[in-house]
Parts: sequence; C-alpha cells; structure tokens
Amino acid sequence: MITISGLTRKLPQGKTVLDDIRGQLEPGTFTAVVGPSGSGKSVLLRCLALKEPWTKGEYRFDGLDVVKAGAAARLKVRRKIAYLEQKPILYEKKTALKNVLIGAVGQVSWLRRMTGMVRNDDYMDAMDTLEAVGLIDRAKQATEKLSGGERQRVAVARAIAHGAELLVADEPVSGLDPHSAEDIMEMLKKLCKERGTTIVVALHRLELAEKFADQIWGLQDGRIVLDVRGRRLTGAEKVRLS
Ligand SMILES: Nc1ncnc2c1ncn2[C@@H]1O[C@H](COP(=O)(O)OP(=O)(O)OP(=O)(O)O)[C@@H](O)[C@H]1O
Repeated sequence: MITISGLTRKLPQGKTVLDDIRGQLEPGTFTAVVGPSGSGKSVLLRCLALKEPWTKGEYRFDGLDVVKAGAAARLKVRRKIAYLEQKPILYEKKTALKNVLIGAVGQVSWLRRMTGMVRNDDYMDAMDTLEAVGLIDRAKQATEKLSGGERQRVAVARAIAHGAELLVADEPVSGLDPHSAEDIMEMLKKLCKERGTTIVVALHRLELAEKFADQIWGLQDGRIVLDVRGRRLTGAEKVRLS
C-alpha cells in the first residue's frame, strides 16, 4: 500500500505545482491521473516514482516513510518502482529481448553490469516479461521494425523487468492510434490483475481512464479535486478535467 499525505512541491522560482496531495494506492489497483495540461500530472508521477523531490509531505511505501528512511531502505523502495517516461527511448538496432535485458541488468550489481554478464535466469525472466506484455513472438525482432504499440510494450517490459511492484507511466498511450491505445491499456490492466502490479498512469483521454481505471484522481492547479472509484465521471466533472 502506498499512502501520500500533504505532498507539496514548490519550484525554486516559488510556484506551487503540487499542493497538499493526499491519497492511497492499494496493491494491484489501477489509478489514472487526469487533468488539464499543466495541472501537475507529470510532476506528481515523478514524485510517486521517487524521481523528483517534493517540498513537504509524507510518502509511505508499505508502511515505510521514504523521507525518514535511510538511504539503503530508500534504495530498496526505488527498486520496487518502475517509471515509464512520456517518450521512452529504445535501443533501435537491438532486439526487443535485448532491450528488456538491458532494463533488468540495470538493476543488478555493478560487477555484473561491468562484465555484461547475463545469466540464463535473466533470459528466462526477460522472456516471461515479454510474454506478460504479449510480445513473445517479437522477442528477436529489432525494435526499429516494431509498430508504435509494440514499441510501447517493449518499453513497459523493460520498465518492469526487475519485478517492480509499482509501475508509474506518464502518458503511456500518447501518440498511439485509438486501437493501439486500447490494446496497451488492456495489457496494463492485465499486468495489474494477473501480476498484482500497482499501476498509476497519467492520461489525457478521460474515456480510457473511465474504462480501465479502478480509481481516478482529477488534478487541477496541482490539487486533487476528484478522487473517484467505481463510477463514471459526470458531464460536469469531465468538463472540469479536460
Ligand atoms: N522543472 C520545472 N521548471 C519549471 N516549471 C515546471 C517544472 N516542472 C513542472 N513545471 C510546471 O509545473 C506545472 C505542472 O507541470 P506538469 O508537466 O506536471 O503538467 P501536466 O499536467 O503533466 O501537463 P501535460 O498534460 O501538458 O503534460 C506546469 O505549469 C509546468 O510548467
């Protein structure tokens, strides 16, 4: 369980981009963060992924206060989090499998990284991950030859290759056609339900949030103005969050 309370992020210039954010992410649930452009979705996701500091507020990961925890404990938490940036960069000439292995090896000891040693287990795990994202038949294909949706699956597989408990994905379907976007959302939902991965995505398209998310956080000017579970958004809420 992840719990945040009073999370506030002020930029050095003084602007408050996250203001007293509170909420819970239950294990194995799918949360969509929606809101107008500039409302703070990306900043919130980067804070949740421990990629960006915040000014004040509490963040607990399975009960552990990540601010007060020591460096070693915080590193352990970081390893449980996968972050998928808005425009993930893949190694174009390398196969889907190699791209996933690079994600997994990035998490292992410096010695194995230096020597580039990859164990059979790593291959098996990478293949399992490709299977989980529905890309097992493309494992040996160079990523430059894959479609936009398939490339996004590789990016997801690489992000979760080390067995993350929390996947934070910033606009994972932007730039995809509607059909591919639905496919990616289906795949993420499956990861959530079958692997128990907790997923948080920023989305522009409200209908995707309604269709796939268990929980919707609506952001406006850095504040959560809506926390909706188990129901569709009203017309007025949609207007407010567009
Ligand atoms: N490093 C930064 N320096 C200056 N301003 C920043 C920085 N990071 C974020 N901001 C500002 O914080 C606010 C929130 O930005 P953020 O990228 O989180 O919005 P968003 O909701 O993700 O927008 P979009 O939907 O357009 O991606 C914006 O006003 C943005 O300009």
